[in-house]
Amino acid sequence: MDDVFAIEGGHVLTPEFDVIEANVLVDREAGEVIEVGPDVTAEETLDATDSLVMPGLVNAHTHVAMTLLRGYADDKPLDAWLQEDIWPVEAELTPEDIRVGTELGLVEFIKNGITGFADSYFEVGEIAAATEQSGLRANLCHAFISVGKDNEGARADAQEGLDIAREFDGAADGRITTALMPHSLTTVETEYLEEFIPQAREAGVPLHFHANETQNEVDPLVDDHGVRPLEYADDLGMLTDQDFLAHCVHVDETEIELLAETGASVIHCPASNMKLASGIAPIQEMLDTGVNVGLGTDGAASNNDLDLFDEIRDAAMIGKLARGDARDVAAESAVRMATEGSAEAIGLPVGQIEAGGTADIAVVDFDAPHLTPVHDFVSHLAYAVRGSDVRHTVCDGEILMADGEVQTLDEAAVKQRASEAAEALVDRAE
Ligand SMILES: CSC[C@H]1O[C@@H](n2cnc3c(O)ncnc32)[C@H](O)[C@@H]1O
Ligand SMILES: [Zn+2]
Repeated sequence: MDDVFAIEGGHVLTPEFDVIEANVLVDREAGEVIEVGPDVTAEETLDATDSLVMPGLVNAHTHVAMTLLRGYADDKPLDAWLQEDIWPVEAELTPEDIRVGTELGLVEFIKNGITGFADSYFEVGEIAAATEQSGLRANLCHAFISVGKDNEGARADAQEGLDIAREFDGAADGRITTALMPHSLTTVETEYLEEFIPQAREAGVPLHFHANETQNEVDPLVDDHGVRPLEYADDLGMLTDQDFLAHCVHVDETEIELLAETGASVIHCPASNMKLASGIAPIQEMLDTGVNVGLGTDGAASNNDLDLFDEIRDAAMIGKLARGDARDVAAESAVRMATEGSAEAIGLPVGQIEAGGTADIAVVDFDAPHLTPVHDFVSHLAYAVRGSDVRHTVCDGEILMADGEVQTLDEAAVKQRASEAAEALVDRAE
């Protein structure tokens, strides 16, 4: 196998968001783009005729193994959905279920041009092993909860989160990094945050947590602590430029300013927020105030797919509805959120195609009726492209999908095993 290959014959989305006719020369070993230019070539090529070569998308908040619960419980608000359906069935999950559910989600990511993701779930060893095999890049963590547990159980769960963050950081040749995840500001009590956040800081581990997702979560916290949730989080040292907060739907002006001041990122999950009727996040206000915003699908049980192009479109659409202003969350902003915004949020060194940059790339085929004519490539990326338009996916210089064929996982076998595991799981839970 050659050390280099060229993605040839297409257009390239530059860091400035210009679209140029160029080839991209990739160094497999270094996992880097060597050169972007009209004449660069190599013996081995990936054809990009009629296609746009763009940075791989980064899904900055997901629970990838929840593919097994896709379509299991719909049409309920967050609390009822979790308590009546999701948590009871998750109690029956085995490590093997999590492995196969993760593999299914990773196949879906690769097919949709996603090259990096941030995951929070359980059995992180299984998720890390599947991630290593897939060739993708990820930030992983074990989510811990204290409510409903005795002190010993709560501390053990949080300790597991910290141990896992230490164990898997740098795994898969550095493609895996880690975070500490207190599930949310209401499902982990103050004493455990006070004990474990400083330990994460000492270990240099960033925080990833659900925040201000529903009004039902915000109200009791304000009642109990007398401050807004993100002020409470800041008092506990939970907002730094390493940290990323999923959802942030119900945030006020003070909280948006706090996010901008501390440099903590927000991961916007518009499909999940709509499906669970959680609310509309004030994304344009965040962008205007200088908050870094990334995009996430959340789990497949609240989406119900893992196509980040849907999130780009949803973010742009609902962003306009939020203030009744069609200029808000414009196409370029939404695409930047799914690439460099997400990458910055979760600490991945990706998000732009340039010489010397990481070779995390999606090649999108524009030769389709729903993408004709092409007045503006970026407009199509935001409003018309679907994940199924992705033709090739490259991560860290490795070709993970060529002409729609996933190279690192066996798609047919993964689908079969996942269907069987999901059926057995639901039988056990009922
Ligand atoms: C953080 S993984 C652990 C836990 O979180 C649950 N979960 C899935 N989606 C959401 C969401 O939108 N808000 C809060 N919690 C969520 C998941 O089912 C796991 O139990
Ligand atoms: Zn979530």
